[in-house]
Amino acid sequence: MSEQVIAFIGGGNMARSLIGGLIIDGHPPAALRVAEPDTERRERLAEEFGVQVFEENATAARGADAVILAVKPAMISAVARDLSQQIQAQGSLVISVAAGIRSRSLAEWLGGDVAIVRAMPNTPALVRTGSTALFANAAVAPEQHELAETTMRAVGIIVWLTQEDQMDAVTALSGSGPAYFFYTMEAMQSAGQALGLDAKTARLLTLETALGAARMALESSEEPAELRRRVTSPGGTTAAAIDEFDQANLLAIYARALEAAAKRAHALGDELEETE
Ligand SMILES: NC(=O)C1=CN([C@@H]2O[C@H](COP(=O)(O)OP(=O)(O)OC[C@H]3O[C@@H](n4cnc5c(N)ncnc54)[C@H](O)[C@@H]3O)[C@@H](O)[C@H]2O)C=CC1
Ligand SMILES: O=C(O)[C@@H]1CCC=N1
Repeated sequence: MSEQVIAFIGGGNMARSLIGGLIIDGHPPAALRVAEPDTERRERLAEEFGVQVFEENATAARGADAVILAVKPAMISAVARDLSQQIQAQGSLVISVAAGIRSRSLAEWLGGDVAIVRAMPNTPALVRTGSTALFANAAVAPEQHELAETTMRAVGIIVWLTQEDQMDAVTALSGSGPAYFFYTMEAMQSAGQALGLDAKTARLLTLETALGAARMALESSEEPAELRRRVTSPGGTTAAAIDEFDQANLLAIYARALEAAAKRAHALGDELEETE
C-alpha cells in the first residue's frame, strides 16, 4: 500500500469503515487525516485509529494527494465549493463517496478541470470485505486512477464502471446491500428465538450460517440458485420455508426494494443539481 496522504472530509460511518480497513491493511495512520466538526467523533477517531484529526476541512485537506468527500449528500456542494480553490491549486484527486451525486455536479462545485473519482463503497470495508464501484472523470491522470484503485482495493474488492449512470444500481445493490443482509439476520435471529432458542444461540447460529453461505457461494463455481437447491430436499424442511417465501413473492419484494433505492439515488443527484 502506498503511503500517499489521504484526507477524509467527514468522519462518520463510511469514513470510519474506510479508515479502519486502510489501517488494518498497513496504511500508516499518520498519513490519514480526517476533518470532522463533531468533537466527540473527532476525538474517538484519533484515539481508536491514531489518525490526524482536524476541525477545519481546509486544514485536513492541505497537501493531500487524495481528498475523500464523506459527508452526507446534502452537505457536499457547500463542502466542495469551500475547498475548490485549494484543491485546484494542489491538484489533489477528489474521491466522492456520496450517494447519487454526479461527477458533473462535483466538477461544477469544485470548478476547473478537477480530477474526480466517484466511488460507492460499503461499510464492510471496516473488516476489509468491502465492495466498491468506481467511476473516473476525464481529468483523472493514470497515477490518480491507480491511487483511487489502491486505496479502495485495500479495503475489499473494486469494480470500475465505464458508465456513470450505473452507479445508482450499484448504490442500491452493494452500497445499501449490507443493510439488507443485516435485516435478514435480525429477522432470522428473532424467528429462532420465537422457536424457543435463547438470544445468544440464535445470534451465533444466524451469523455463522450467513458467513458459511456467503463463503460457499464465493468459493463455489455454482450459482446461488443451485446451492439453494442442494439444501432443499423435496418435501423437506427447507422446501416448507421456501414455499412461504414464494407465497409472499420474495423475489418481487427484492426487485421493488432495489428499484426504490436506485430511484432514491437518482433523485438525490437531481435534487442537488436543481438547487444550483
Ligand atoms: N453509510 C454507508 O453505508 C454508506 C454511505 N455512503 C455515503 O457516505 C457519505 C457519508 O455517509 P455516512 O458516513 O453514513 O454519514 P455520517 O452522518 O455517519 O457521516 C457524515 C459525517 O460528516 C460530518 N460533517 C457534517 N458536516 C460536515 C462538514 N461541513 N464538513 C465536514 N464534515 C461534516 C458529520 O459530523 C458526520 O460525522 C454519504 O454521502 C453517503 O451517501 C456511501 C456508501 C455507503
Ligand atoms: O443510505 C444511504 O443513503 C447510504 C448510501 C448507500 C448506503 N448508505
